[in-house]
Amino acid sequence: MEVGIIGGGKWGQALHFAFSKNHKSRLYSRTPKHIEGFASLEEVLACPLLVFALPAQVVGEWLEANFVDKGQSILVAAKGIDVRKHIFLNEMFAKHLPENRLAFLSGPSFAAEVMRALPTALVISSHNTSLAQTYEKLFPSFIKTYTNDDVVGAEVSGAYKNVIAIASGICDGLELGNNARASLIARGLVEMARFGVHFGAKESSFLGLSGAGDLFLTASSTLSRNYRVGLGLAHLRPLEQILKELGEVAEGVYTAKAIVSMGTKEGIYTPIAKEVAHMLEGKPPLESLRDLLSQNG
Ligand SMILES: NC(=O)c1ccc[n+]([C@@H]2O[C@H](COP(=O)([O-])OP(=O)(O)OC[C@H]3O[C@@H](n4cnc5c(N)ncnc54)[C@H](O)[C@@H]3O)[C@@H](O)[C@H]2O)c1
Ligand SMILES: O=P(O)(O)OC[C@H](O)CO
Repeated sequence: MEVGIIGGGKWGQALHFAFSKNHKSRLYSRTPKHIEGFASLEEVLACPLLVFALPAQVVGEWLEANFVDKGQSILVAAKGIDVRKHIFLNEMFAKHLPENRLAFLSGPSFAAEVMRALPTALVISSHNTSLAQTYEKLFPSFIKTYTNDDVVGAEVSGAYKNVIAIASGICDGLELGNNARASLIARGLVEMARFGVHFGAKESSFLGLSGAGDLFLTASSTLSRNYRVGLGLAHLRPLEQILKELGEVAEGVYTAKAIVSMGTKEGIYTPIAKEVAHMLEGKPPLESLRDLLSQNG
């Protein structure tokens, strides 16, 4: 099979590496990469199976400027909620192609470990089961895939876990201990599920790879860009400097604000996301911690 990947960042390159094991994979990036299979945007868009691996916050503008519907299907590999429009990625893509040509990738997956062909398990969610199964065939044997139809559950899991990961990095940066981090992650899972179920997600999705799996991974490792943002905030470093040194996207920085806006509008209790958004705007972490611990949710 032939696949075209849009986005040559860490995740696009990792998926390109994985797909190239058994299939013809082409990768497009706005900054040319000297890797086998690098192709023009036109060549990539000519592939019937596409994978979108750009940051969530550029989805809208990128699709408007570049996407031409020629009957392709898209596997969305980005994780985030648009901070300007406060809508899910499936809603952004649905403006350009029908839901039966859309699938969403989620689960615990550091690009760096995929590049080392380490065992990984992922979820492909789509309202079109046949499409999900088609995308499954692209993955090599070191990546175990599961499919389901809970698109919202996959999206909310992948997006929200980044926000909890920032909180976890703050917790560890403040040296609050393992008890505190475990409690934070557990309550973060409850908060993610509450938010997702409100928008139609299946609660069970949050107990699986998309939710708990990706949350445990991201909230407990310095391989996570979002976790590292939290460490920096705990040490009172300016967010601009943290992101500059990171040099890669940390989706939770933007998704936190989107969640708080959506939660406020819908009346959903999102205490951790709320405090993360406050800390991203400069609220002292210890003050946030005090407010979080005094909440009676
Ligand atoms: N890195 C991982 O381990 C990993 C794993 C799973 C999912 N993801 C998700 O994949 C998405 C991409 O993450 P990443 O790790 O590849 O990020 P990255 O920071 O490594 O790369 C982002 C890429 O997007 C490009 N880009 C940014 N703005 C653009 C624009 N307006 N137009 C065109 N290109 C633009 C950058 O040049 C860069 O190549 C994110 O949503 C992330 O959450 C990442
Ligand atoms: O580095 P992060 O925090 O964006 O996490 C990467 C992946 O989403 C982990 O599943």
